[in-house]
Amino acid sequence: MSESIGNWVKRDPNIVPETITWSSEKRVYEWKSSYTKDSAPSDPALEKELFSSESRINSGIHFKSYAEMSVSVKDGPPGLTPIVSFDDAGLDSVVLENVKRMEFPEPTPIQRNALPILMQNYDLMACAQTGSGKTAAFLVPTISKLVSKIFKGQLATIRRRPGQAAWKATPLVLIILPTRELAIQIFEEARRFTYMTPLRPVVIYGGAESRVQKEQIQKGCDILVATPGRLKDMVERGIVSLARVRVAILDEADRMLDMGFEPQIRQIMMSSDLARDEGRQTLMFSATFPRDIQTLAREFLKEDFCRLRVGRIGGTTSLIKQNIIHVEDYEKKETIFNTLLDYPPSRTLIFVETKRTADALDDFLYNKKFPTCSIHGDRDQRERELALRAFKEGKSPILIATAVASRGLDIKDVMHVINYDLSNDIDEYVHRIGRTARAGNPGTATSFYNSNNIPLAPTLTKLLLECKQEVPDFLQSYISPNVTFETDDFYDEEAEPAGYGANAGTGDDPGSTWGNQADSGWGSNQTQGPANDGW
Ligand SMILES: Nc1ncnc2c1ncn2[C@@H]1O[C@H](COP(=O)(O)OP(=O)(O)OP(=O)(O)O)[C@@H](O)[C@H]1O
Repeated sequence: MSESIGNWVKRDPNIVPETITWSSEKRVYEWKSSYTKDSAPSDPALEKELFSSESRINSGIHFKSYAEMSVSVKDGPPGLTPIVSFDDAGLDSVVLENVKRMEFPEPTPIQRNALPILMQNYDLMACAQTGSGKTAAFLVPTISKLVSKIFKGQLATIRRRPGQAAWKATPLVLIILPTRELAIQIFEEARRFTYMTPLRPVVIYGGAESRVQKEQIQKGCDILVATPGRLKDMVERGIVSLARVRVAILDEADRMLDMGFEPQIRQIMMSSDLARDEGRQTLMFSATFPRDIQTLAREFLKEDFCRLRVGRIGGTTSLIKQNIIHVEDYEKKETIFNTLLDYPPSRTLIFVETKRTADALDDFLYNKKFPTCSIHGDRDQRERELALRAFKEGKSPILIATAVASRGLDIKDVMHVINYDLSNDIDEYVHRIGRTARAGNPGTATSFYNSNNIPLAPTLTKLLLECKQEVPDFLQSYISPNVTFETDDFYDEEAEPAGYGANAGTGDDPGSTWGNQADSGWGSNQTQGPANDGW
């Protein structure tokens, strides 16, 4: 009997090694105090690991289409001129060199506009489509500004002296994210842009050994990438002080501030420990921004914060071919089996609603000889890291996931996203399908729709029309005769309340995943904060 099915190749059996190197232990450029900007040596092995084209997404054939998106900037610097090339952005030459190593052909619209805004120290709330380069939009200017100051002797990085007992790390940049996987990914990106600079990035997240993360922090921590629970823990244990933070960044800010995380974020952002002088910059980025969350977010920003929007808030990219097919629950297994065989084997991400379904579907497909693995919040962190690595490395090119993987993950060559269970939250749908078609590459999203998804039908139909996608027969009745594709802007207090999509993701919707709490990274030793709902 064949070990594989269709054209799929059998799963690599070596996905579970004896020991695991935590992602937080990955090597960063080690700057020595004797180095200067001109004398710092390169590290060829690290450079290869960080910048080789296998390790990152190459921009795709549709990259130029980003330029067609409408851009709106409110309350930004007077006379703002978007950059045309990274060379115009006034970046420190070492950071610019790292951008060049990434082989970005040109800045994306969010980068064109965010770079000059952030170089001028504005607080910012920014929204742009999935996969359009928001991470570099906040990391590059932030790292460049600090590196320039350090090279000019205007700012110091503080390190623990050998044998020094009472020492707290004092990061200059704090980046908070809703999930462990996302924190690891942003750390990876920070490793790239800080290459050959004195800034040392560190990542901390729940589920992995605190001791290992503490050791990394104690080697020096200038950029701290963290999930909220582990951050609070490290601050409370006196390992980290936020007193020197110059730039605080909330990525996936809407998720961070939704019902599950608001208290923790409020506690961190409002804590007396966090530097609150006028010099601190606060940035929020996401592809979606429900209006009630925008209102909340304002509390953390300076009064004159800038709003930057590319395309419609909550919109998606037309680079994704969206198929919606009618599948009753009892037909789903047969349909997924056939769907996987209908497409050429390629990296495929399958979203399900519950951990139970994730396990059951993984067993079903694995027994049918498909090369699957799965990730959800009941898996321990070791299993989660191994599953994601096996998927990224192609050892297990079909990954079954709960919403823990819906946001932000940037994985090369994900050609197909399948919503085995559709979420009834349009923002969640946008984030999930956004795992494909990144950086101008094409991709397909197939969603199994049935009567359980009626609450999603109106917004989904409108999204399909907006992206010029085929509307299936069973959704035709949801096409409004007066449909308009208004560009939803950031909420303006004086403007009309709630329009299209305004309620998306508020948790009001009974089927919404927003009522759940994402995997905060609250370690198992946490006694405070949201119970991990098991994402
Ligand atoms: N200017 C650029 N040119 C080419 N590729 C780019 C550019 N900027 C970023 N990228 C690449 O595009 C991919 C997507 O970027 P990123 O992960 O920042 O997207 P995002 O907007 O944060 O998406 P999401 O909302 O899903 O988190 C990354 O692999 C990144 O390296």
